[in-house]
Amino acid sequence: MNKHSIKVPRLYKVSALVAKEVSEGIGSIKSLVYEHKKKHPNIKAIYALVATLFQKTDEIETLLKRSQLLVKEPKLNPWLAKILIIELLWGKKKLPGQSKPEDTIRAYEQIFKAHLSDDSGKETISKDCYSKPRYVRINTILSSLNEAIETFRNDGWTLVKFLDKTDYKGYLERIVSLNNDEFLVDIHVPNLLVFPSKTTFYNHPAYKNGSILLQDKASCLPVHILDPPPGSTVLDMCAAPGMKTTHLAAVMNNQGTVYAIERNPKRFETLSKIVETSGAKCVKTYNKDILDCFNEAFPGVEYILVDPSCSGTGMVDRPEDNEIDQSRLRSLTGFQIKILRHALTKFPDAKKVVYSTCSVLPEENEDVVRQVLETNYNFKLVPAKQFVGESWQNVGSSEFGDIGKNCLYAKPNEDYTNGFFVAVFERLKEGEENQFFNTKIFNFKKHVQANERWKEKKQKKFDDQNHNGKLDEENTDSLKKKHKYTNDNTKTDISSNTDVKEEEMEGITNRKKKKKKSNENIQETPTNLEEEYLENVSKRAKYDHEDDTNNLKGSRVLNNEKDENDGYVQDIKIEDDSNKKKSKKKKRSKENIDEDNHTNNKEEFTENNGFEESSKKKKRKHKKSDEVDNVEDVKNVKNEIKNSTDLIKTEEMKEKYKNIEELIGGYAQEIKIEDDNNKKKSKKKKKSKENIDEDNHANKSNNDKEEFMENNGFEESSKKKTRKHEKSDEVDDVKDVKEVNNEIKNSTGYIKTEETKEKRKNIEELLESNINVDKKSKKKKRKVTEEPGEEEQINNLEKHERYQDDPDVKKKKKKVKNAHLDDIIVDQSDTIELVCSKKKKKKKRETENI
Ligand SMILES: C[S@@+](CC[C@H](N)C(=O)[O-])C[C@H]1O[C@@H](n2cnc3c(N)ncnc32)[C@H](O)[C@@H]1O
Repeated sequence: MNKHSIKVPRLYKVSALVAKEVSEGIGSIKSLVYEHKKKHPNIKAIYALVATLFQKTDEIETLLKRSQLLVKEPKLNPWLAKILIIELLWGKKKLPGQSKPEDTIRAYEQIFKAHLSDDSGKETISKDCYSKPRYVRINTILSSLNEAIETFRNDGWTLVKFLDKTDYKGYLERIVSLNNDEFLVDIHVPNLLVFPSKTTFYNHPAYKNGSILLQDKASCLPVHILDPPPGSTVLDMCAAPGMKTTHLAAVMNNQGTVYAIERNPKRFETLSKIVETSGAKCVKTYNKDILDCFNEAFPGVEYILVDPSCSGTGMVDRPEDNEIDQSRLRSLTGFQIKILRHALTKFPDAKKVVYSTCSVLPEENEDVVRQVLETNYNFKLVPAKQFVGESWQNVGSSEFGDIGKNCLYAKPNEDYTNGFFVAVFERLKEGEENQFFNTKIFNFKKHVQANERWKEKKQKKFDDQNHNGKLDEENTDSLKKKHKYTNDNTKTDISSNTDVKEEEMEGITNRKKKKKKSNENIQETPTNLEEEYLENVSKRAKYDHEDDTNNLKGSRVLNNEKDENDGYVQDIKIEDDSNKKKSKKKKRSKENIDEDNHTNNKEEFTENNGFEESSKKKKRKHKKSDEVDNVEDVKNVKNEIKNSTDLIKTEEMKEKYKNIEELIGGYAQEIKIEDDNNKKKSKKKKKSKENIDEDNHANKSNNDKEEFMENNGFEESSKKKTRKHEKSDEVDDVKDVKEVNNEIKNSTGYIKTEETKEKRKNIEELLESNINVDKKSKKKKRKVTEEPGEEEQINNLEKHERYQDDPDVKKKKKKVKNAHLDDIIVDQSDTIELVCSKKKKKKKRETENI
């Protein structure tokens, strides 16, 4: 059984809740134990656990601090952790359960015991849990490093000189051994001083006048790494409270422009104050949502800092009950991906972008970088280490391969800073490429996009119809359902997850309103497509997550240890899962055709796209035109792929086709093939006419054969010159069959009515009678056949798919497949014409005779 599915015993959960409420002053242990009696009846055991916890508060706090349990295990609920430690170290049961939190706490047993038996007392701080030093950044706009050092010396501090920038280890040791009156200059970040921990400067005049800022070293890394030169144009996407904004201004010598954007009005006030105090004149602050900011209003941006809201799990002093649940994490990562994509796609002059978080969770870091890089063809990830020196130790997780290697981490226990993450992107120069770009996902995006456009059109149509009062009661009801679905669908957008903070929610709602308003006017640019893709992927992630949580098990989740309910949904998983689902549906759809030809394929398709099934049959007429539009979209996607320069006409291409076909449930494919055949036929008709003029004595059978072969991609043979038979009959015959085909094509679904069923049956009969003729003609054909190109072969195989349900064709296909690939090249539509032509001629002759 999956460990992650084993639940923490309720006894511990309720005890943790009671302890938390006691700590918040909600009530006494006794009253709260009784209040929560319904949740767990064993009040005696709960009381004992909570009471022991409060008796042992000092020990527990020391253990947590020394073991760094909550830093290393950021997902652990702090109160539950404390209760479990109590049970493990002082309880009778000794924590026998198998749930993940219990496993985690048990894994620390020896560490806890070692710390408890440590005689050196609470004041001793081992290197393992060394408190981070006090970092002071000199605001070089108002002061200078030398001035600041002089000031501190005058205050009685002693400067320790540590000059070897390559000796990071020696530097860290020196920090640990700083005396209470010593300070030194940091070896990585210029103008940063390091003081012993617990030093306070809040009342220092230099702090009050803005000459120094109390900023953690890790938080200085992003700007140090972005390093915009004086005079440049910089965008600080998430600016408040403004530590990095003012750092930017300082690094730029207060020359150039820093656009500092902050959405939250209160935080914007703080930002404005800090910027003002710092004397950063080159900063322009905006109380805006960054996702509403584009190149037009912020032209010439060359450097971008993306420092979005995050879980804060890297903050050493974070509040202990700052628990990150999965839905919050999902909404954060959704937002982080969106904002990073915005930076990389909306500012054409941007040449360097730094993404940073104070989170230690790979979901918010390496995985965000991965997802963004997979669909970006303008930027590459560059090794962040080069900007801080090779002696820097901590990089991203090896689980993410080269992405991990190129990213940078600061870690509390090793770098004596807050936990922090930095990734650096640079615009691709000519001939360079983003090695993490993933064509499969990029192409998948196009499908999602077509799908979304179709849904939007449907929604618009519904709105229009509703607005015009055209709907009768019945339709209104069923469409209401759909409408409801679409609204729910919007709700499930990752960015609008219920757990998004209020201020984030506000921004999202405003954006959505605006987006809805301007939706119809928006021209589709590549960047819009990118954004759309992100939204669509998010939606799909959510559909899949909600529809079929169990499927997560089979997904390619990078962190294998993750709980399936973690909701850590990957793009690729979405693709896999939806493929699986679609092919299942496709299969079902085919079965349904056999069972009941009135079952509408379109319905299946609609269902596949998330619309409710009920009462659709009544409204088929409303759907038909949309459906055709959608088919057009999918056709376009396929054509785009076909025409794209990276088209590889081999297995990869087949794979692409397969993916899309599976995704669309094979529906659009049918129409596309028919369409292709029609194109061919009109070509053929044209050629036939030309030939009639050329040579009225050409031989018909030879001509048919040649025509057929030409249309199937064979080289024009010299036999064309010796054509002898008459063409006019053939033209008529072709026309007849074409009409039948066209009628089928024009019928708004595939085999939807008895009529079309009948037509198909006729064609099948014709096909059947053709098989014998075909066998003969094939023998002849083989003699003059040249092996077709791979693309042609695939095309022809595709054509075959159209008749895959026909038993005779199946039989035939199997037979010829085994023989030789040449044999597969049989275009059924052409052979139908051949048979029609013969039959008609025969009939004509008979009539004449009569
Ligand atoms: C991690 S903090 C930034 C810290 C800041 N860079 C600094 O160093 O002082 C993230 C900030 O982004 C803001 N924010 C979140 N979403 C935003 C959006 N869509 N547009 C602009 N600001 C946003 C939050 O209100 C928050 O103040």
